[in-house]
Amino acid sequence: MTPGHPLDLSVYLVTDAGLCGERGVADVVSEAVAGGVSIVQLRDKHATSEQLLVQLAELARVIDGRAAFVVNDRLDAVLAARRRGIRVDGVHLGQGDAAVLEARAALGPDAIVGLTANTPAHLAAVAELPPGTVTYLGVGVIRPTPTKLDHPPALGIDGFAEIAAATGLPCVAIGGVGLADVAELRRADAAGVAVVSAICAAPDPSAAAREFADGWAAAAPMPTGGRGRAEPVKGMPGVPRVLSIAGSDPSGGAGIQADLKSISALGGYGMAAIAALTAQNTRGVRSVHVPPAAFLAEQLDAISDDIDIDAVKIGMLANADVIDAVASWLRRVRPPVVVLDPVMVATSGDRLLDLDAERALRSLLPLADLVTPNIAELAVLAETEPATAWTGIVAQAEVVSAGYGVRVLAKGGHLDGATVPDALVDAVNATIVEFSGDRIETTATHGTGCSLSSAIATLRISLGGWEPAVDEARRWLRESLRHGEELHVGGGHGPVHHFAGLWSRGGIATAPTASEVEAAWWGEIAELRARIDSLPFVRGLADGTLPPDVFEEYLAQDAHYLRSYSRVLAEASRLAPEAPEQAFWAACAQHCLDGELEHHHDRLGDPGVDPVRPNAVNTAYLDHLVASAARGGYAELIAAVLPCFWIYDDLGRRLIAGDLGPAARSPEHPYADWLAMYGDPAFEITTRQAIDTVMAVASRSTPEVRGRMLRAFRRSAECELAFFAFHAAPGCRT
Ligand SMILES: Nc1ncnc2c1ncn2[C@@H]1O[C@H](COP(=O)(O)OP(=O)(O)OP(=O)(O)O)[C@@H](O)[C@H]1O
Ligand SMILES: Cc1ncc(CO)c(N)n1
Ligand SMILES: [Mg+2]
Repeated sequence: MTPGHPLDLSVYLVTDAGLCGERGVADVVSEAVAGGVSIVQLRDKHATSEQLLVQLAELARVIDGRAAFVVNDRLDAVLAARRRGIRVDGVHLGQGDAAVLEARAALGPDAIVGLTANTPAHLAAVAELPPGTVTYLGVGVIRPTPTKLDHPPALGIDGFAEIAAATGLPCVAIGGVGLADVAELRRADAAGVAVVSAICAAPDPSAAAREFADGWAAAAPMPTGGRGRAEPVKGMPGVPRVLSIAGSDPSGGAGIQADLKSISALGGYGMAAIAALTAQNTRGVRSVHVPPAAFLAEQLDAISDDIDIDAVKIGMLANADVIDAVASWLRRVRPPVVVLDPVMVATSGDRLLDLDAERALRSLLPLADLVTPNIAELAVLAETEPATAWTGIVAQAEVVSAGYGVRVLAKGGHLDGATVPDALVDAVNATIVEFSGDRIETTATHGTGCSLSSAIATLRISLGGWEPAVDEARRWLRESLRHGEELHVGGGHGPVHHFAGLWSRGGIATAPTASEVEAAWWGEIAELRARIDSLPFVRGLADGTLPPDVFEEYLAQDAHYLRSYSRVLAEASRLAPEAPEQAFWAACAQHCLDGELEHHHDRLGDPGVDPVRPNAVNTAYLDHLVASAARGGYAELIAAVLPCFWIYDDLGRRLIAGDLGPAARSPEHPYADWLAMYGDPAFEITTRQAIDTVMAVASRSTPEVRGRMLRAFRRSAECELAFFAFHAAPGCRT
């Protein structure tokens, strides 16, 4: 948790090394945080102090400020970690663990101290504590759970609601909470849901976490100002009014445009006086136009004559006249916070400042509270050559800080190591605070410097100190860097995604990737698949005991199905927007007739005309497919046809591999041809292509269309189950 940042308990991950398995806890946590976990609790009952410290360092590094981080039970480990500069936000204590008063005293007022409480007696004891001792309560278990064997009797959601109503503290529901409980728990006033196995044991922890985060967001109370709405924090200043004096970047990633986005993303009111116009994009700067300095002075006066300005961020000032105009306005108006980003060279390498302007810029330094040069700019200010090692950079920052009496944030973004350090250097007070993090692999670095400096200016007002402001600005920028490429802006260095965190937390989810949709959909029909596996029909197929008459009735129904299914695939081909997809579905339609249907005829004899009356399940399935095309068009139709590929391919391959019984591996198996057809690698390739085609469409679709696609997909999977089930038991004849 960062100072001044409200604690988000919504999706609370408790780690379990056993369930994380060979992937390791750090990998699972990293993915889970990427998926939307808001707080992580390291729970390891067996680690020694030394092992715990190693784990804390590793987890703090992968969490990277994106989620709050607490440790179960071990106050000693939290204290040891903090002494080494490892970012751990607090502890979670059980009723039997060290006293909460001791933890609060040791960790200070800003730390998180969580407490397990699940009886009226516990609540009464908590009520006796001084206010501010306990940050939240962990209340459970909700349902019986195997991940904590010694748990108390399950409370159920009603029991949870009773406890939550009886305390003023935020309550996290813990113990056996499933995705299906999230909405109801949120309505029961839960501050969050704690999850162990549903994320740690998930094949894709990121997708699992996203499901919980989406489920939580979707259950948000209506915005009527009622319960659960964030109240303004008492004692917090109002919305910071932040002015950017900088150049325009029409491509929106740097300069004024980046400043306004950053200020807004961090909760400020943004204003902008345009000091220069550039013609640039993500690849480079083409030209610069500088309006008369007198006109900039008019803009500045118009603002300060009317508006109380809390903070100013200064960016690209193109020449000495412009710099002088800004200097004289600053001397007159004296805004409380001035952050100067001494823009001289863009990320693209283009110079943005003429030479005598560099000299004039020095005259601005004493008027600033913080200056944020990159490596090249720092060397210009220090009047020396750019340093190549981090220690040299910090030394130059000390020279500049001492020489001009200004704080310097030296930025290591242009170093080429695996980590990117920054240092806040204050020679006047003789302090150096270093910040570090792993380099984020991305091309989206356009405007990082502009975004960082305006974020710091805004946060300096709301958080009240330079160190927390830099810390929080960096955390936000790193999240924005991670998501920049999702914006698909330009072919050069694209912009960062200024609103990545805000949109995903506010429920305006960024689009899921194709593989995330795939994992989610496959998971969505997991239960249906398990039921198919245990059907007498499928078990009889596996061990070869399925009576031939039952199998042949199934084939006759399936032959009828395939004739219509082929037409449905042809309809998908007709509706396909691009030629490759058109060709793919057409090929599938054809294969249905000359591959699968041929097989059926080989066994049953080609009847020439279709003699079979479709059973009710068959009719319902085909009606659903036709209706999907008619109602939802291409997207919904291809989602509806997918289970017929996916479920058969999966089943065929597992049968052939002997996963459902060894008999299916035998060439003597009575239905070996059928098994070979669906276990065939060629069918696997076709199925993969079908999945990829559908997932590409789903991930590009709006959430609304994606939702309809999923429903069509699920309905087809249900029909597949029913189709097999119809032929399950003797006596169930058409
Ligand atoms: N790939 C990256 N991964 C993590 N952090 C980065 C990365 N690139 C830049 N940063 C961070 O972005 C901030 C800006 O750093 P940088 O040194 O790139 O500034 P700059 O050159 O002034 O940027 P600009 O080109 O926008 O003017 C720093 O906090 C730096 O650590
Ligand atoms: C207008 C403007 N200011 C600053 C930068 C630094 O990246 C840029 N590229 N453009
Ligand atoms: Mg810069």
